[in-house]
Amino acid sequence: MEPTSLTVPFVQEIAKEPLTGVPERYVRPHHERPIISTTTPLPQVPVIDLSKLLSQDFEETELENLHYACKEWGFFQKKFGQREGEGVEGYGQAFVVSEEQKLEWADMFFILTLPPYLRKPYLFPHIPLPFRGDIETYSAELKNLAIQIIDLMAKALTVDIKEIRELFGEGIQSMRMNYYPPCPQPELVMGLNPHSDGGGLTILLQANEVEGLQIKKDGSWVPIKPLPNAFIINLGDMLEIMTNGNYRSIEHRAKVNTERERLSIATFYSPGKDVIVGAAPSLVTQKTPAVFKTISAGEYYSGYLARELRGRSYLDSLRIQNGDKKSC
Ligand SMILES: O=C(O)CCC(=O)C(=O)O
Ligand SMILES: [Fe+2]
Repeated sequence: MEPTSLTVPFVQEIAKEPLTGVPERYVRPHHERPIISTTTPLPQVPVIDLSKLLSQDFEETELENLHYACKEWGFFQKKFGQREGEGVEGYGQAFVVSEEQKLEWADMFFILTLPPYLRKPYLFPHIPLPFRGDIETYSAELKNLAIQIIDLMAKALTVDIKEIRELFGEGIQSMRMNYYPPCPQPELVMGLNPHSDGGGLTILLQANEVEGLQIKKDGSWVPIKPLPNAFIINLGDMLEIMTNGNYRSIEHRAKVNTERERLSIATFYSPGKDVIVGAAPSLVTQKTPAVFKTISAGEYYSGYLARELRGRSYLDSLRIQNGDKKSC
């Protein structure tokens, strides 16, 4: 498929213009709290307006309310914002675990896409068209692509494809759309802190082709230039566990710049929450003992999200010391 055939009106729309005159109470805590520890005050991150977009998809009866609500950031918060007790899904920020934490110079819209019965009823069905349809098509295509890539990895390790497929179970897919506004002092902030993805395979689209992604290679940060019509494939922690450390999950981060906003869309394909994840049985031998403890995928995701992003430290906490054949 052609990655550029993806239309991202939603993300582009939200990125376009800051909302002016937003009542103080609707400015998300992210913007109220200090983002960096510096004595130089920085302007706020622009607040993003989704109101125009939302008005496309509403019944006439709702329009009156909408007319009023749309003027205010609070409407979007209510409709798509992350909700207490509902995890990271929705619009907001991931990995905010304490008031003191240094926050990232980015907003995101995170949504579980497949299987459909796991979608949040207050979220997915309300995404305006045509964007909702685009997500449907895109997520189906990307699930197929992810499975093909994972099958090829299994083949490369001479592991029966079925072994790895079983470890994914039904497989869940989620998407994270990242919006990084320009920052007047980019050297003082981080768009996304260094981390490895917690799931299986990530297919990343650098949506507006602005540079910012960096990966850690041999101890140094290497920029990954966006290429037109190209995806970036990142391996997540789950695949490192399943392949018994033969494939490493990659540490990466996102930088921001002064001039241009940046948009990226990460699509994660991961084992379902109930799956017990461990190394594919045929990769564990006397000579190659298990490198990681087994863990339920659900438990791993909860632990992963409950921490600030910090390199590959969460995966490392599962390492079996004696079996550590590939120490970092
Ligand atoms: O914005 C990027 O290029 C990276 C995004 C990312 O690493 C993520 O969403 O997990
Ligand atoms: Fe990532």
